Parts: sequence; C-alpha cells; structure tokens
Amino acid sequence: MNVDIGNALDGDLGLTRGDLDALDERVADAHDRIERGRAEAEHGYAALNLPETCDPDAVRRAADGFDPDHLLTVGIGGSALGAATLTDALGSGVDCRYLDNVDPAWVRAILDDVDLSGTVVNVVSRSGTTAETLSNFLVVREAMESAGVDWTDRTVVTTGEAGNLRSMADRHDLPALKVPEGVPGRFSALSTVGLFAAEIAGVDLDALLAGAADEAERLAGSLFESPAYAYGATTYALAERGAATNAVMPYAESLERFAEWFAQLWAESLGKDGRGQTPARALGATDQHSQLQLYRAGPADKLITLVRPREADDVDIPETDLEGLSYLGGSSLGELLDAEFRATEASLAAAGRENVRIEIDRVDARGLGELLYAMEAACVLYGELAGVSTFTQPAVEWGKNAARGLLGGGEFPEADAVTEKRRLEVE
Ligand SMILES: O=P(O)(O)OC[C@H]1O[C@H](O)[C@H](O)[C@@H](O)[C@@H]1O
Repeated sequence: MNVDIGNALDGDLGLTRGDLDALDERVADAHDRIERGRAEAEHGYAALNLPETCDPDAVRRAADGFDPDHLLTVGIGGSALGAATLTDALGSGVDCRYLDNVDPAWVRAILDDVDLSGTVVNVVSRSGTTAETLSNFLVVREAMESAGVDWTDRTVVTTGEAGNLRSMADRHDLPALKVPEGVPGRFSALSTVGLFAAEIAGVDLDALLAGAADEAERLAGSLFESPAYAYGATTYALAERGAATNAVMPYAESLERFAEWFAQLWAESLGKDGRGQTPARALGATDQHSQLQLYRAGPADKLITLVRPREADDVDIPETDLEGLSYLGGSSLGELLDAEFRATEASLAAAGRENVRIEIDRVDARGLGELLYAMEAACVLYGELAGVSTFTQPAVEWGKNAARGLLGGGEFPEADAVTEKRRLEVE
C-alpha cells in the first residue's frame, strides 16, 4: 500500500512539510507506546497483532462442511462491517447478506428472499448482549424452524469466552469461534469476526493476513517510513488545523463498503472529548457528480481521502462516429476512471483543498489486508497524538443503555432522558 500526502501540504489549511517534520518526534513517541501496547497485548493494541495471532485454520475448521448458497451474518457495527467489506470486495459464488439493522420490513424482505435450507447463519457478537443482533437472531431462528430447517445444523456462533451466545453454542453443540481478547469490534475485521464470512465467500485468508503482516512490518518510528503512520499523522495534523471532515472516496465499486467500515473505525475511535474528525462516505467517479462541488468549493474544513487500486480488469469503449464522442471510442472504462481520478485530485489541489492518495496494487486479498491493517494503525496513531481513549465508546454505550431501559431490560438512568425530550412541534 502506498500513501501520497503531497496534496495535503500547502493547501488552505496551511499544513507544511516543516510541520510534519516537527510532528515526527511525537510520532516516534506514539510508535513506542503502540509497540509497548502490542508487546503486552493491551486492550485495543492487541488488534495490531492479529496478523500473527489470528489462526485462519480455526476459521477454516468452523466453515468446513458448509457449502451454502447464502450466508446470513447477524451482527452490527464491528461485528458486520469488516466481514461485509471483505466479502463485498473479494467474495464470489456465495450470496452474503448482513442483518445489521432491525428495520422490520427490511429483515422480513431478506428472510423472504433467501432459501433458508441453503443458508448458513453466522451470529456475531463480541459481547453477546447487543439487542439488535440477539433479536434478529431469534427472528432468523424462528423463520428457519417455520421453514422446517434445523437451525442448529446451519448456525455458527462468533462471540467472546462467556455470555448468552456462548451458552447457546454450548447447549446446542454449535461450531463456535472465539472473538480474540483485547480486540474491539471495529478493529476485528482481521480476526474470526471478519474471517468466517470471508472463508465462506472463498477469500484467500493467508494472503489477506500476509498483506496485513506486511503493513505491520512497516510500522516505524517515523511517519516518513510508514504509510499507515503517514496517513494517521497527516489526518491528525489536518484535523488540528480545521479538517473537521474526512471524506473517503474509493475509486472502485467493490470498495464502497470499505468507506462504511472506515467510518465506524474513525468515528467511534476518535470522536471523544470534543475532538475527532467526521468521516464522510463518497464513491468515485459517481460522487464527482454530486458531493465534489462541496468538497472543492464549500468550506475549507475537509480532507478528501482518495483510494484506488493501481490495476483492475478493464472494459473497452467501442468506437463511435457520434459527434463529440469520438475521443472516448477506442479508450476503455478503466482509462476513463483513471482520468477522472487524476482530474479530481488535481481539481481539489488547484482549489487548495487537501487530499491524500492511497493506492493498493489490486482489489485482492493481499491488498485488502494491507488497507484494513494500515487504516487501523493510522487510527491508533491518530488517537495517541490526539490523546483520546481510542478503544472505548462511552457515547455509544449511553444510547444502548437508554434503549435497554426503555425496553424494560433493567434500571438505566439514561432512559430518563427520553421522557425529558424537548418539544417544539409545528403542525
Ligand atoms: O459485537 P457486539 O458486542 O455485538 O458489538 C457490536 C457493536 O456494538 C456497539 O455498538 C459498539 O459500539 C460497536 O463498537 C460494536 O461493534
């Protein structure tokens, strides 16, 4: 993976090469802290050890014997987005669906759409207590029973050492994968959490982890020696100068979910103590025709992260005698996409709008391993530099408690806030 931060310098927000040189001392200290955390397998930092500690054979054993038409992953947040990123980008043959919402009509439509007798269900919850996931699982289980399908033959559980889901797996003797200790959900794509779906969808797990291991090797005490840290340090430095938004814009349809995964990683990890950077999701070239207007000419409070594979399959554009279109004929969709990418990058830079280019060789298992690992390491570095508690999510827990209180799941003072809602209704 390659990161080009040239267009992040000398734009409207005024970040200079000298600023990055000065920041590099702090990067060295942060790197030491990260390495200590990894050596002690501390909570959160342990995620950066996954390329070594993850056992792909355990995942293969859990998947062994299944040859489904559909995979239904029941999970939310980090228990869905990593797997979805991998199967969307790399999966083939198996229809992978993610029940990561409890919109009743949508859940019903998915259950009506898949043949449950040809479906494997992977219920994923680190905590084993997430209301949306457990409720959806109960609905899926009942749907299978109603369809005459033995759900115990077709369910794989991914969860922590103990809890509701672990007990259920034990009781019904279900294949169960363990979520590794010390790995928060949003950092778990390269663990059992993301890898079961990837294995079912035919992804090369060894290549994926090898790509991640390559990026781990490249972590170093200088931002100029590590692509992951170059990205983490630059995003931090720009945020400090007013880049409140980080718009992530992959130039590959298959990476659209990556932007969604990145959004959780960045928002939940760094949005603390009045700080953070709002992740926005865009897609090249499509969003050149919508959001780009704002990115180039709106407030100078954004970084645009452009992501692309250097190589991809191509489709020729047929020759045409249509007036004004002859310049396209004989070219290819890939050439057009490349021109759009470079034109967008240049147009942002010409307007003083900071942007960073991230490239992987191809959208393949190795490239995804590099990309996901590097973004996680970048996020951890940013968190160190900003002095926030990267691996917690108290604001999310607050909302979970309020919802649980409302549903009668216990005494949660957060639920009182719901009755105190301010109203100013206009009819
Ligand atoms: O895996 P689970 O315990 O079900 O958690 C799923 C999600 O729930 C919470 O809302 C956390 O904020 C997320 O970080 C997590 O990924």
